[in-house]
Amino acid sequence: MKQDIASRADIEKLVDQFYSKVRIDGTIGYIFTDIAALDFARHMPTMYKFWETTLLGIMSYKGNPMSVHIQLDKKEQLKKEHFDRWLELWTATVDDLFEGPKAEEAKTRASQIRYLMQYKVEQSRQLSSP
Ligand code: HEM
Repeated sequence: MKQDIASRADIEKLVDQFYSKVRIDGTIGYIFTDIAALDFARHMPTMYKFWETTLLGIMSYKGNPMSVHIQLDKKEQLKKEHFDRWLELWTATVDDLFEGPKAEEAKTRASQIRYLMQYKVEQSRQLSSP
């Protein structure tokens, strides 16, 4: 029986496993490793905080993911296929590790944020095009 997401340790496990897939992924990996050239040691704590804030209500994340991805889109256009793949990897990772109401919430929240993000990115692209 799988357990539900209940602690910071669970969040770290989830995010670590998700990123181990993302980094080597054929569709989106290069955006993290080459375009953003992320220092993962610095990025991971931000992601732990984001998900602990979103799922566990521990308000440790302070940031604006929408503006971060709007900026990223200016370096490399974020397409529907990128968002699809991101969500596919997230959903698969959640299902691999956890089961329960919080696990369901992790998937639905990600999907909601994804659509909002895609909308904001596209809107900003249109507004800034000549
Ligand atoms: C096309 C799909 C996506 C790609 C390629 C992508 C890529 C990235 C990259 C490269 C960064 C680091 C930016 C930087 O610090 O320079 C980042 C940050 C982040 N991403 Fe995404 N992302 C995607 C979708 C999502 C979605 C759907 C969510 C949420 C459900 C999300 C949540 C975050 C958060 C919270 C950060 C940290 C923002 C901050 O620094 O405060 N991303 N993403």
